[in-house]
Amino acid sequence: MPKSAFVTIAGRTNAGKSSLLNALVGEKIASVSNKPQTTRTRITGIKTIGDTQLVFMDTPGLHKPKNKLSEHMLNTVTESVVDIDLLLFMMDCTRQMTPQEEAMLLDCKRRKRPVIVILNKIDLLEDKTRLAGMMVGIQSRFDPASIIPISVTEQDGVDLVEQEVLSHAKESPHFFPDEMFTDQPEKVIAAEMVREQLLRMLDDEVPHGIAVMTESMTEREEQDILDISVVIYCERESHKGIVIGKKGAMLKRVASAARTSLEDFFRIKVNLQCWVKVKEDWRNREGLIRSFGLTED
Ligand SMILES: Nc1nc2c(ncn2[C@@H]2O[C@H](COP(=O)(O)OP(=O)(O)OP(=O)(O)O)[C@@H](O)[C@H]2O)c(=O)[nH]1
Repeated sequence: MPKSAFVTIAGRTNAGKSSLLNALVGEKIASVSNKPQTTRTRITGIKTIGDTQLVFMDTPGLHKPKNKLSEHMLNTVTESVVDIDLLLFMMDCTRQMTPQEEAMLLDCKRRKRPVIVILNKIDLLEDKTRLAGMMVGIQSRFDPASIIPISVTEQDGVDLVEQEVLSHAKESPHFFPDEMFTDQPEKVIAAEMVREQLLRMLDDEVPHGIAVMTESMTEREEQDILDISVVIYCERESHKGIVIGKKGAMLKRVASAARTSLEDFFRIKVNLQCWVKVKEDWRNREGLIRSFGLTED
């Protein structure tokens, strides 16, 4: 009998949610960077193991909303935990719990939603004996189904998360083809790979005001080359200059790193063109947020 489980991954920004999604699915479908709020929308990753299909939804990190885009991102999180089989609640074990984290865990307890608490980044914890105390505290306050300490970067404990999630699957038909690993359109994945490099290479303020859209994506017949053209939208003219860099140096670095990720992902040679444009203050303009595909619906 086929089984499936719908699993939402939520938690504070930068806890490692996208990293865990990629590790669980075994493909790099979600952007990872050390900047908060890397993930802006819900990203679905799918893994079928034997007769069981696991459908994971990565969500934007919990944070204080600062503009209209932030509000949409937090709505995405709230909507994602309404109708799920299981919540993977991702925490950074090196940081204090925030009031938003507490509120979400208490809400799940009150509604009797099954939650697995993941204590990530244990590789950074100097005194590992502290873990036991943390686990006892979380168990007694929030009563989750289980608590699993892991390190995604060291691939330590990710298999335990998978086993635990499998044990929550219920009899049900599969909702996606078994070989599918994401429902993200290829154009969105391509744009996200460029945005990921911008987040990694630029200083804090600039990349958060950036949106990337893929304009075209075509495979050259009989040449095994994928031509991808993306537009990078900045909030200000001065940011455009920073993105392009001296004599185009920054844009070249970004494009070159993004091309490598794209070639790994699509397993074909990629010709990537990046254009930079300005859309003043787009993060506060509903129409633009919508046209960039960053709303909840
Ligand atoms: N040391 C260490 N770093 C980690 C671990 N897991 C993730 N990271 C790093 O933490 C940073 C944030 O990871 P992401 O996966 O982007 O985190 P996120 O929770 O999806 O972040 P948002 O999209 O901002 O909500 C990246 O620099 C990761 O490389 C871990 O187990 N150990």
